[in-house]
Amino acid sequence: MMLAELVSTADRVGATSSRLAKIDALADLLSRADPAEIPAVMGLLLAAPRQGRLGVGWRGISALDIAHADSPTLTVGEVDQALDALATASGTGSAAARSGILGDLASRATAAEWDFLVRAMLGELRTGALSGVLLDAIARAADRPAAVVRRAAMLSGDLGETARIALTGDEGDLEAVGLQVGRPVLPMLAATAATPSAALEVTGRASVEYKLDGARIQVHRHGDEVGVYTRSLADITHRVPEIVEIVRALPAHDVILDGETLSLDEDGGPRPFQETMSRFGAEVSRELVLRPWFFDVLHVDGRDLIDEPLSVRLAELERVVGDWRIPGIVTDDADAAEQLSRDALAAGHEGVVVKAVDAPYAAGRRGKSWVKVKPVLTFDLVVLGAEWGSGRRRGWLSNLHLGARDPSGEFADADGYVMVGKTFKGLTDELLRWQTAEFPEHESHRTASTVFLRPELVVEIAVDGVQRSPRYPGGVALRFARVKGYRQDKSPAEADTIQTLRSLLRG
Ligand SMILES: Nc1ncnc2c1ncn2[C@@H]1O[C@H](COP(=O)(O)OP(=O)(O)OP(=O)(O)O)[C@@H](O)[C@H]1O
Repeated sequence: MMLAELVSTADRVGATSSRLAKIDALADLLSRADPAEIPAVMGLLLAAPRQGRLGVGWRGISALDIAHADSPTLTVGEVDQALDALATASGTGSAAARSGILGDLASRATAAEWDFLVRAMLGELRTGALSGVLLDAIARAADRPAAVVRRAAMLSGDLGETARIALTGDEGDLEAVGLQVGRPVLPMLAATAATPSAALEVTGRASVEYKLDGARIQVHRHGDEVGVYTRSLADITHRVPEIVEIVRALPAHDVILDGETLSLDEDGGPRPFQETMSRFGAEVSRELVLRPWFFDVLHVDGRDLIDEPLSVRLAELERVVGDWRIPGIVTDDADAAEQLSRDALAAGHEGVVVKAVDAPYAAGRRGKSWVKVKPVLTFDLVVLGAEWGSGRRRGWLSNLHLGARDPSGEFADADGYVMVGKTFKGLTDELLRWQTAEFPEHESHRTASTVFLRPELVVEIAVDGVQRSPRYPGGVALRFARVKGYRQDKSPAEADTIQTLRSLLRG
């Protein structure tokens, strides 16, 4: 397939706000692709699989001064190969190899194709909204029920592979996509409630568990082989040898576990989230010992458990992980749930998660079966810009412009971001230094006072609440916002939405 065909479809999808028109255009594109090209087509549309591994930054791209081709000749397959070569270039001479590959692509692409490729390479395509639309497009092109396609995508964690199976596989192949030890699945997510009692009203009888403020981990074990994955399915096995050792000692040959990891201080209290995350970053800043707390089990020794009710999974969890289980109780009593929440907070944890005991494990879904309750409200927002500081902060990028996601396109264009406030509170010198060095890599344009960023960085903000505000386009602003830290485990597509913020407005 020609790249130009894909680019013009992507343009049409970007230009319409009609979900149906998007699905039509994408389904049409997928049905025209050669079976062997489908993963490459999906990879380009989603831009996600290689994102962050390309080693391409805005500076490298804007430094290229190359005349583009007048007419399209590039195929999707050629571009896919070039991006693979970029992702795998490493070691001495890799910078030169990279700019060679980029220069070659830039000269063979037309201006419109290059514009698309740059956005794909920098991860600017709005993949969050697109993946839902693409699921429906795959279902349409393959003439299969959307629910079957969605299940296969969640369990394989791979939309490109799901598209290939749906469009080229035999009858029953999609249904046969199941859990596989060693292949991470998208984690189940939680809705929010104001109090444990309100959460219990939603779930009915529930497992009420401590909510630890660490990092989500999914652990796969097959004999001595152990894999540890983050919330976004990145493989962090080699960074957490102490967790691998613990899992190897568990009484199960094959197992998939879901949990949280965190490190504790000398008194047994939790260390801040940012310290836990420092174990996963490019530079390991400090040697902290992590430990896991498991709260779910998806598979044990040949038996898939995701469709079993939580009560069955918890019994298996108890048997397999013993003391590595997260503290919690099963109850339908509001007082008992409130007491557990007080205990969790007293021990320095974030709150509780209340989980319906009769619910299956809904991979990749934020449903009502899991409900989190945190007394300190926090939102994960996207940094849209930063103002230069004054006084002691002179020379540093400081006051952040914060945006919530708008998947419905009610206040921004579809899956754009709506500004909800600004803050410089909570920024440590270390964060100021980091921002000032990092932000230019994400810059879209600047004025004398402000550097505006492409929506690529997610920051966690604590607030005292939200209030109505005519100043901001979403009609809502943050109250007393302060920075907790950057959420490097989250992509902008996972940021909180303007609809969530508005739902918290009183009256
Ligand atoms: N007992 C628990 N059960 C489930 N998740 C837990 C538990 N303890 C801590 N967590 C963490 O809380 C998160 C649940 O909230 P949610 O699904 O909304 O994810 P999130 O968007 O990362 O939320 P948050 O920023 O509040 O942690 C999980 O992703 C997990 O990392």
